Amino acid sequence: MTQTLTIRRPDDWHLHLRDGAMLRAVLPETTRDFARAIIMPNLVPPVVTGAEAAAYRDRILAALPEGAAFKPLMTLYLTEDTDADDLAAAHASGLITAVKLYPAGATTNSASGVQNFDRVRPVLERMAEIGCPLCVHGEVTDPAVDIFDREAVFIDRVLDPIRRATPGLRVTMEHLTTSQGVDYVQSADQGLAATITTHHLIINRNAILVGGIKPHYYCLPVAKRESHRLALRAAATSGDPRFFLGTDSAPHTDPLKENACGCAGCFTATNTMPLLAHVFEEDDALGQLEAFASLNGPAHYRLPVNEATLTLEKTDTPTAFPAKIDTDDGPVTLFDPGYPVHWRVA
Ligand SMILES: NC(=O)N[C@@H](CC(=O)O)C(=O)O
Ligand SMILES: [Zn+2]
Ligand SMILES: [Zn+2]
Repeated sequence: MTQTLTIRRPDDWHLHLRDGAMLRAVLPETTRDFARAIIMPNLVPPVVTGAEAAAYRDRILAALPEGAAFKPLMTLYLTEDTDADDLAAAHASGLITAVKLYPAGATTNSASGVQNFDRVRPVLERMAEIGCPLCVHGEVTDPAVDIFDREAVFIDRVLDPIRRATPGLRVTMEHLTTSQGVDYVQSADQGLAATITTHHLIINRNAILVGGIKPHYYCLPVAKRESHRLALRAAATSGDPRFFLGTDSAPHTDPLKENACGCAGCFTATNTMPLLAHVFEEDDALGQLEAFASLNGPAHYRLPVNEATLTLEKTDTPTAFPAKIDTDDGPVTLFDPGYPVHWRVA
């Protein structure tokens, strides 16, 4: 017997496509199921100016598979030297959808990020004025703060002060990993939302550390203890419009993951929709999957929902996902939930 679920075509509100050979290899994994994605700007060097975003968008469009209907939603990487006029022009022309704040050193390719948050205040004020949303990697980089506490501390030390100082600024907390994050988002009646990744709904920190170190489960913010995963699951499956899907699918080649200093990032573009169907079904919330993956994100970004649809089907045989995607840079291991999944995209 086959069970099916048809939803409006989903969007991915947090995606790493990289560039060059990696871009060409991973882009079809997203365009197969998703209509749009917020494209993260943490290339080396980062996408800082409107001109750089336009050039990157053109490289993405040139790499699109034949016939793919996919719109990359571009972002700028906020630095202490960001030119507010250039940003405003890129936003006004529709070139960019949002601006991304990385605390310097917080994650992969964040060296050019912000060290002194006071120095970006004028740009944030301009963004509030023109209605350009801010996406935030919410972790402090203070070496004295435990890595498992860095999101919660960021909310108190950095994010809440920024939001109070910049009323009207619309913020997306990216890849939420803690119950404190869930509580903070729920405490705001406007201007704050959060993306939640596929993998943070599935793994807790044991996946990384029990029975040997598992580099393919290492990402930032690092997965937390089980109570946090359960809080994320409850938020994602609740239908609350402030929570929506951002896969944070972040490809690194196997040699860079399986390394004495392995890169952070889980690659989930290929199997996200079947995994989400599994997760939502497990929580008796299949009826909320469309809100999480296809409705809440467009509402936050003030964009129309997709007219096209996506059908998921559940079959008796487990779905066979590839273990790895081949790229000309090397293999990229696909996120493995650790259990069989019977859902697939029809
Ligand atoms: N999430 C990750 O672990 N890695 C991302 C960066 C990021 O989103 O923080 C990457 O670019 O590889
Ligand atoms: Zn991040
Ligand atoms: Zn990311």
